Amino acid sequence: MTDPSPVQPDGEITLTVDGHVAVIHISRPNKLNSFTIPMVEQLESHLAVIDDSEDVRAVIVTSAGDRAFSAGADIKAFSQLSATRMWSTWIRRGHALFDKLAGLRQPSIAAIDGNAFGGGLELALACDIRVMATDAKVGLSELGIGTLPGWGGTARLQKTVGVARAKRMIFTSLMVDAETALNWGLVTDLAERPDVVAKAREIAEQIATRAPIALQMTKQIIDGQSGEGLRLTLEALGSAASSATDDFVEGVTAFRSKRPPQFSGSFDDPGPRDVLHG
Ligand SMILES: CCCCCCCCCCCCC/C=C/C(=O)SCCNC(=O)CCNC(=O)[C@H](O)C(C)(C)COP(=O)(O)OP(=O)(O)OC[C@H]1O[C@@H](n2cnc3c(N)ncnc32)[C@H](O)[C@@H]1OP(=O)(O)O
Repeated sequence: MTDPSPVQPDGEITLTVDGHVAVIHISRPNKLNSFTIPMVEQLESHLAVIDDSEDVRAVIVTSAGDRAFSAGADIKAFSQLSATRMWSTWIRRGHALFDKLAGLRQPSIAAIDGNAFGGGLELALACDIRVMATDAKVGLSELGIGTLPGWGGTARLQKTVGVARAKRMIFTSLMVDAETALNWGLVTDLAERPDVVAKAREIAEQIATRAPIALQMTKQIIDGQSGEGLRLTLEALGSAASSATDDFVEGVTAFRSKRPPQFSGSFDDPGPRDVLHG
């Protein structure tokens, strides 16, 4: 957790880029970092900036305060809307927003440095990798208030932990602790709460040393369907082999020179190259 900036009543989501790592910071700590529409709008614009960036190679999502990563959508806000307004402003928009996060070229890491409820866990599920505080709990609590995980979390949870565990969590609004989350594959890493962001940063920096184009292709393949994954793999290998990206040349050259590679992320299409003897 980082110290919260002066509290904005409608909350605030900021974006900072440090080298190849972008950090999205959610701050509405007095309301457990629950999402308002202005925060949704800010996140939409931040994701557009990240998607356009050739410098950003990894994204961290973290939060302010010390009580929760996020308590999800602002219940008081959306419950005052008509059903149609609720659909357009909250469900459809929030779903598209988290699809955008999940679909970023660059891998994302959720630094779950507090409890995550409902849309808060859906946000973390839209990230590729999740680091969780050892004393936190997470759950999709929406059915407990008469709605449903409407921001993509229903499908993502099932893909992540399997059908039976997803049903157990969603149908009973089960909040799982860190050990269970790790055992179920909901998160990949645990850390003491003060160290969660540092752990996420460590992973982000490792990702940032990879060849960006190869990495982005790999992310697309993993996120595709199995058959689609195979097609994408062959396509990616084909394009990498026939017109080796500068990074592929650099990767092989660095290996042969016994030095760390310096990947540029550029895609130069010079036609076939003899990367092994050149
Ligand atoms: C099938 C048809 C459906 C139709 C309806 C469609 C609805 C459209 C939905 C659109 C979005 C869909 C996807 C996302 C959904 C969600 O995220 S729903 C919300 C899920 N979140 C929760 O269920 C958590 C709610 N909060 C709590 O249960 C408790 O606050 C807590 C987390 C257990 C903490 O309790 P406690 O320690 O006692 O602290 P509190 O006093 O309760 O909270 C401190 C202050 O924070 C405010 N707050 C907490 N959570 C929220 C929230 N989600 N929204 C708004 N405000 C929240 C809380 O009110 C306190 O504020 P003050 O009273 O002003 O101090």
